[in-house]
Amino acid sequence: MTILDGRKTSKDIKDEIKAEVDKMKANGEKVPHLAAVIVGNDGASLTYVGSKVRACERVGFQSTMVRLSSTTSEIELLDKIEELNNNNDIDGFIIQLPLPRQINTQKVLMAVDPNKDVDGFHPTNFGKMALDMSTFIPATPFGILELLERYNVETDGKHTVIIGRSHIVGRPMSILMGRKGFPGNSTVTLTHSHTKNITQITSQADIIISALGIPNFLKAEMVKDDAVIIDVGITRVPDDSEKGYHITGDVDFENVSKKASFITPVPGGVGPMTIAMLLKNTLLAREQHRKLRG
Ligand SMILES: Nc1nc(=O)c2c([nH]1)NC[C@@H]1CN(c3ccc(C(=O)N[C@@H](CCC(=O)O)C(=O)O)cc3)C=[N+]21
Repeated sequence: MTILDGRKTSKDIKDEIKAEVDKMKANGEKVPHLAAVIVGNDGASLTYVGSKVRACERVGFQSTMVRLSSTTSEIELLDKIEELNNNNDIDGFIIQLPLPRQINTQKVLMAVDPNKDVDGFHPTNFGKMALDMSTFIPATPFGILELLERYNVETDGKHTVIIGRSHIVGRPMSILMGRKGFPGNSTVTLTHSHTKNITQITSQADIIISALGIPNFLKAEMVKDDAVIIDVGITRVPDDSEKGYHITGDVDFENVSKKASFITPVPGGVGPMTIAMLLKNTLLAREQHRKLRG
């Protein structure tokens, strides 16, 4: 059994990005600038955005965090997005999800300039991805592909079962694993809350990608020997530690890892990869922006 070490791999990627930024600096070029908009005070969201800002600093990017109150109206957020779209100093930005109830998420994501949409959530970029055109691939799916690639995990002709059809993980992952090339060429089954007899399906999977958010959902009995297990779940479980919680994935790691050929841990698996790939997309956005507008 091999652990797919997201912490180490994300560090390697960040080192590679830093080397690119150092070259830009040596040439007197502008460095990539990422902005993150966060609406409200959700603890997990603030933690993630904080990690993104710190990661920017580590690789030498410029970063801006835009904090808006939980009572922000849709119009106010759309105005802020317009400002970021028009700000020539910003190469890419993200709107941290989830948004408060008064705001229509789809409307907001449609307002982001596709050229600055480093999350890859705009319909134009999602469509390009589905049509195999070059674009920003959403960071979590991109991070999973990168892990499979760097560990040389065989995906060709394999049966990949995805649990969860969210717009940011399950749905894009189902498209990406079925694409031509490596990692890809998989036969994909997308399962969700209306799926019947899920154990029968997961038991046949060569690769399982679980993005559900239910701790310990995937048990050893649901997995065949030598399966590849990708755990995208991150649930905060309260405890009496100093932080007051620890995070748990969807997979019963202790038992499933005994059967798996490759497995991602939580924490230290897909999560850190998400951040590294956001930086990669921002580097790409900077390069495109430079060609377009200098
Ligand atoms: N517009 C937008 N883009 C996102 O990419 C986005 C989002 N909204 N909303 C929420 C999800 C979640 N997400 C994570 C990023 C890093 C970790 C991460 O670094 N996790 C660490 C542990 C972090 C902890 O201790 O809580 C780990 O798994 O080892 C987790 C989750 C990005 N998301």
